[in-house]
Amino acid sequence: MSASGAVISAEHLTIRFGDFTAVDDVSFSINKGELFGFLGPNGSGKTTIIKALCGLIKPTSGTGSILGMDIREHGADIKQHVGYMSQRFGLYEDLTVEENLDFYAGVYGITGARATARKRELLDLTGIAPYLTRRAGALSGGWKQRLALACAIVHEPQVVFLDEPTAGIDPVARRSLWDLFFHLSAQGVTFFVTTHYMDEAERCGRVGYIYNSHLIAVGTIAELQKLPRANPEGTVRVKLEADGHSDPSAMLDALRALPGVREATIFGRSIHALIETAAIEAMRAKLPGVIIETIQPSLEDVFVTLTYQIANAASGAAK
Ligand SMILES: Nc1ncnc2c1ncn2[C@@H]1O[C@H](COP(=O)(O)OP(=O)(O)OP(=O)(O)O)[C@@H](O)[C@H]1O
Repeated sequence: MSASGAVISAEHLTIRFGDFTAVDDVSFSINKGELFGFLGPNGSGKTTIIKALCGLIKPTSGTGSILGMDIREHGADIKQHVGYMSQRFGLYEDLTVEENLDFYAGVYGITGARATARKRELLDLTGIAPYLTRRAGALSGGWKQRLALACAIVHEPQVVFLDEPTAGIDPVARRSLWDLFFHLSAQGVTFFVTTHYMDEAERCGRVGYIYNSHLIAVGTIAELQKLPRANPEGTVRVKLEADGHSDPSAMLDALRALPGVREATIFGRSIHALIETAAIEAMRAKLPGVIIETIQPSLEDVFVTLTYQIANAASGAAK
C-alpha cells in the first residue's frame, strides 16, 4: 500500500498508440476494500487503463501503482497480486468446471493441499459445486461468470479488476455476482469494475466517468449528483408526467419544440429534462395537464450532461 493509503492509483497516466491518445493525463486513487465503478462510452479508454494498471502495457507518460508497486517497474509482481476478469475471460470451454479451477491454480503455482483447500473455498463462495463435472461451455452465462471469477481469484489477490463482468447476463445472475463482489469487498478485497449498467454503477461506493480518454468526474453518487457542472447555473432538472393516456414520445416531441430545453429523455411514462429556469413558466402554460416537478439528476443524467458539455465545447471550438 502506498503512503497515501491507496491500493490502486493512477498519476497523470497517459497511453498513446502511435498518434492516438487512448488515455490522457488520468489520475485517481482507490483505497483498500473500495468497490470502485468505472464508466464511459465504448472506446473511451477503460480497458487500456486496466491493462496498464495490471502491468500488461507500459504508460507513455505518468504512472500508477498497485499495492505500492509502480506499474512501470513491477509489472511481473503486479500480475501475481491482481485478479483480472473480463467478459471474455479465458475459460476452457471443453474442460469441466473442476478442470478449469485446477488449471488456473496450476498457472499460479498453487498445488497439493493448498490447491484442494482453495478449491473448496471457491466452491463454497460461488456455489458452483453442483456443476463440478459439467463442461464450462455448457454452463449458463451467469454460472460461466461465477466460474470465471473463481478462476480469476484462485491466488487470493487483494486487488481485482473486473472488465464488464456482467455484460449480457440476466438480472438475477447479475445480482448474485454482485453479491459475491460485495462479500469479497467486505473482506478487504479492492475492486475496480467497469460497467455500462447504471444500476451497477449506483451500487459502487465511488464511481469514475471517462470520456474521450479524459477522466471527467470521480466521486460518490451523491457527490456526482451535486456537481455544479451537472447542474448548470440558470437551469433546473425536472420530471414531466402527463395523465396515464398520454404517449410519452408525443410529450417529448412537444417539449423539444419549446425554447429553453437543453436535454430531454423518456424514463418509463415520464420525461427527465434539463430546462432553462427562465423558460419553465412558459412551459407550464404550453403543456397543460402535465405535472412538472423538480428532481435530482440520476447518475445517467449526470453523465449525459457532462458528455454534452464536452461534445458541444469541442464542436464550438471546431467551428
Ligand atoms: N493496441 C492498440 N492499438 C491501437 N489502438 C488501441 C489499442 N488498444 C486500444 N486501442 C484504442 O484505444 C481506445 C480505447 O480502447 P479501450 O479498449 O480502452 O476502450 P474501452 O473504454 O474499454 O471500450 P469498451 O467499452 O468498448 O470496452 C479505442 O479507440 C481502441 O481502439
